[in-house]
Amino acid sequence: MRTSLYFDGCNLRDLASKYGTPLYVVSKSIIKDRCREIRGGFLDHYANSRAYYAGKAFLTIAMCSLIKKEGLGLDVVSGGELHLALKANFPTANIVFHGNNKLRQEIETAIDRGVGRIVVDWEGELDLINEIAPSKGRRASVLLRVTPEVEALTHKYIQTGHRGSKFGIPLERVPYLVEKSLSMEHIALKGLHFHLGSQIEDHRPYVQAIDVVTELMANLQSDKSFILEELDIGGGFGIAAHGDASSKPLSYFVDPVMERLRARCSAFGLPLPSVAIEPGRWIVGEAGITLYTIGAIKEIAGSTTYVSVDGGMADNPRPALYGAKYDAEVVGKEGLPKDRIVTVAGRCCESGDILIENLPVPDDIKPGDLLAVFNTGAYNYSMASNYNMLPRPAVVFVENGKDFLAVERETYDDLLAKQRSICDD
Ligand SMILES: Cc1ncc(COP(=O)(O)O)c(C=O)c1O
Ligand SMILES: N[C@@H](CCCC[NH3+])C(=O)O
Repeated sequence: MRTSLYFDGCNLRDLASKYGTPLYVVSKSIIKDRCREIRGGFLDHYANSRAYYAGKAFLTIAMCSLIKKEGLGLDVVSGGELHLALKANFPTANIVFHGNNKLRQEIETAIDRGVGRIVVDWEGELDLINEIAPSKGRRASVLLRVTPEVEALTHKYIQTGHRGSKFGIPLERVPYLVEKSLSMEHIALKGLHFHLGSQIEDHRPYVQAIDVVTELMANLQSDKSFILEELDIGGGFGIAAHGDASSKPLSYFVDPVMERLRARCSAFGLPLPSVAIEPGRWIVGEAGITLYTIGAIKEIAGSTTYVSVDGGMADNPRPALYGAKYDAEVVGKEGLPKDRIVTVAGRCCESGDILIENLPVPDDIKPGDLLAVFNTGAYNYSMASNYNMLPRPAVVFVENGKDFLAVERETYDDLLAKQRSICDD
């Protein structure tokens, strides 16, 4: 499916002519394959398990509908994501609501609309939920997010499970908060949650976290008589960073976790909880390509050759933020020898707006060529900005040779839509 000219049966040159560039192209077939793998390898395999797609990776109304159709739940992290899910008629019972500082109004909407699980991140949130729930005539089902003190090997900015993380409840506070939750009339405490971070390529930190959490579960059972029904192990499953390396299957991540959980529960005499996962990037990362048109090509003798494209850090801030690596091909020239090493630069007014360093390209690369950057499905569109007043690109879904416009390209007027003049001139 991954050639530089065709993607999910669609000719990339045709897509660029039809929709312009930069353009996010998202393969429905890849997303469906990943969802199928989640159903076959996890949901159908482990009793009572649940899978929530982490919408922060890439969320549009079309994506939400696709996830619904594929039978997954949805992880939202803000009122905005929840609003989108509601607009897409996503079943609210299958939504899990996250956030380290949820706003009162967001919690009100979540409870009012019957969001399935609220993942509590701090004590004050419990009080707020317990106060709001009766006014909505509901009892809120919650999980407590625990910081398991496991440091996963990934970029520092996307680690979340280490001690000192801004996310989650420090381990030593969990027993107190469990007791408090159990005493609250309008709270139904279902279990615990942890999330170690993102783009984690090793399953061992997950297994380590299971050791920590099962010990906690054993203590909670003996000291607080709390029997945990659900354990949500978050997401973070990494994809191949770039190149032709293929990503690890879901089983690589979940099977060792499930095996360890079983062993530890049986050793501690604990009933096996139902387990939930929240993958984002693993579902959508490789399903996305960004198409750019090449413009300026600047060869600096003895230094660098810059190939500039018509997008950059505004549509993909990840290289600038995390030093993320991407791979790309000049569309239609994939068969040619790649004798030139170039740096792909964006067009933002920042020296750090570099998308790819040391990319081998064919010698005859020229302005007007199309560049396809691979694996941009996750955290590109969702993190895009209008820096330098650049309109966000369109998003096109493709499947078996058919294309569907999911998000229109922004116009210059869209960028001004909320602005007001405050002077007479
Ligand atoms: C609570 C939670 N769940 C799931 C995810 C999804 O992460 P990823 O896209 O790496 O799978 C995130 C993001 O890191 C998260 O914060
Ligand atoms: N935005 C990050 C992932 C963060 C995941 C959410 N906690 C990235 O692009 O890799």
